[in-house]
Amino acid sequence: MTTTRSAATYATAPAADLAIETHQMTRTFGDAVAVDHLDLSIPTGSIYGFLGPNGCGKSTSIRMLTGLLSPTEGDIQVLGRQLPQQAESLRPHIGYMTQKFSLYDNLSVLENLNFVGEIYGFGSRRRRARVSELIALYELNAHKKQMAGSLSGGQRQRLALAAATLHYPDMLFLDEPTSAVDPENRREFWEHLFDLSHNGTTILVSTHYMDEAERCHALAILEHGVKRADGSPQQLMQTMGAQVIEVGGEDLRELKQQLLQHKHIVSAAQLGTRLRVLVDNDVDAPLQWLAQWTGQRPLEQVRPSLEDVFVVATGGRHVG
Ligand SMILES: Nc1ncnc2c1ncn2[C@@H]1O[C@H](COP(=O)(O)OP(=O)(O)OP(=O)(O)O)[C@@H](O)[C@H]1O
Repeated sequence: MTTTRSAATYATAPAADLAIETHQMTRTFGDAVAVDHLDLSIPTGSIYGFLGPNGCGKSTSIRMLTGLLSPTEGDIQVLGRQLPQQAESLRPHIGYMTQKFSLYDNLSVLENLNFVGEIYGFGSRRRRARVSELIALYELNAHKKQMAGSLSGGQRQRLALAAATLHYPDMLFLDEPTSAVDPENRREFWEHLFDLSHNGTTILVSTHYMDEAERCHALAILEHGVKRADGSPQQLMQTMGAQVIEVGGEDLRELKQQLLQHKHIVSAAQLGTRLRVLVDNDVDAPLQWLAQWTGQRPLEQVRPSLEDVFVVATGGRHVG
């Protein structure tokens, strides 16, 4: 199967405008390489995504970028600080929302936020004002006396975001922030992220959802700790090394197996009544070429999606 590396480059900002810059960032655990020589250049104020399957190194990368975990090799600069050496001075400037809900289930919304305010050394007046502001902003007013453990998934995410941003961090790390929320709450959550970005906060978000990755200004596709491609979603879709053809008709399961035998077919995946086929760029006229194998079936060349980019970048191994 053909593996094409789509390598749109994104690093156009001068170094001073980069919130994150890494060179060959690597982390091993014993013999296993979790993050493999990762180069990142993330402009200040942007929303940058790590897209990849479970175990591809997203959380390990974030832990190194927050200064919580030391790299085995490589250079890391976050907000102008060298990590892990200057992790202590970085801490007040970053917010971190981990995969697991990290607040106290048996404290109310109000108590949780007050507690976080105390940790950050807010005096009582300033704390009260900031907590009220966040409760209004994240629409938690009706729930402020409710125990965090009894909130819905969407409310918990909003509370976690309020807590992670209480101290006005310049940089926000979100590790799979919406894996427990429905699409509507995810959309609302992202509106809040765009507000934060608009106000200058740089956001790094890890996800395995394509729709979430598509909202990022730019993203890196990770596989086995390696960056397979990076760029804005548009750049990635335009420079993808394959062409997308949808095939209709009967017996698509059988057709899929036949098509996958051809070396120029990167992947074939069924979407309802159509088969979405990725043909590599070595084929000049993909419709005519594919028609040889598909006979009289309707064929249509369509625009690539981010999922197609992901499939091509990872050699088609994650979608069957
Ligand atoms: N403390 C550790 N000790 C040993 N191996 C680890 C450790 N932390 C992570 N790994 C391994 O490193 C690899 C990358 O893990 P990581 O958690 O960064 O992936 P991920 O992309 O965030 O996946 P997930 O979404 O499932 O958390 C995995 O193979 C994982 O088992």
